[in-house]
Amino acid sequence: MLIEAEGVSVAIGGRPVLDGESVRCEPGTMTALVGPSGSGKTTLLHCLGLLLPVDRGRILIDGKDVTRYGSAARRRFWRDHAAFVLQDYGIMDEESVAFNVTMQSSPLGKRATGDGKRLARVLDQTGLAGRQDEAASHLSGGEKQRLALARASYKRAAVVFVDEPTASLDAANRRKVIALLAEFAADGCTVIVSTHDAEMTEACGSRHEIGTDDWR
Ligand SMILES: Nc1ncnc2c1ncn2[C@@H]1O[C@H](COP(=O)(O)OP(=O)(O)OP(=O)(O)O)[C@@H](O)[C@H]1O
Repeated sequence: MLIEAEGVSVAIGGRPVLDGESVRCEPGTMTALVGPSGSGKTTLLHCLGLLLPVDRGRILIDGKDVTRYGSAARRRFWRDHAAFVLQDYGIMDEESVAFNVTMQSSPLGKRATGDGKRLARVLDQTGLAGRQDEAASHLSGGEKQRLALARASYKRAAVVFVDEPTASLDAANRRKVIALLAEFAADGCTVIVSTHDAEMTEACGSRHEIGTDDWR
């Protein structure tokens, strides 16, 4: 899925945060949103994921203007096409690891029955093999982040939105996360990453610096 922002401006609490940002995120590519702390990387990521409305400009999905999508259409996009690995990871602590991985891939209102083989594969990919029956509350911060990545992988989402995936990880885990996101992109996924990390940025095929027209 091609995800684009065109001249997007956003003010929060009356203060301009984004001013005319344009970025094009291609399928099969990792796009890094980069810039100093507070520059608006997370805000732009949220706008591209239809989590935050824009004041000016447009958001396009496969060339279609979705800027004014209502809540039902946005929910459909999130359910059918998107996965999010955001700062709070969206983990349900009291549920098991397996439930957290499969929950967004089951029909609304139904408990996941799941595909055991695929579950085992994504847990293995994210270093959580054998832990499917543990409560998610037992996991560390870094493990919860990997759980959120396992969920995105299990869902085989067309677009994955990732906020600071390598912050607070050690070098070995940072490399694993980068490799996993690269694998998503190699499978044709549109991977959009807000990041400070030079290694993460280096791995991205495309890079957009907030506050400039610089993207390649
Ligand atoms: N809910 C909010 N209420 C008030 N201000 C906000 C809110 N969300 C973001 N901001 C402000 O918008 C600006 C951009 O924030 P954002 O989180 O997008 O930056 P960032 O580039 O992702 O920063 P960091 O690298 O530190 O995570 C900041 O100045 C922040 O204080």
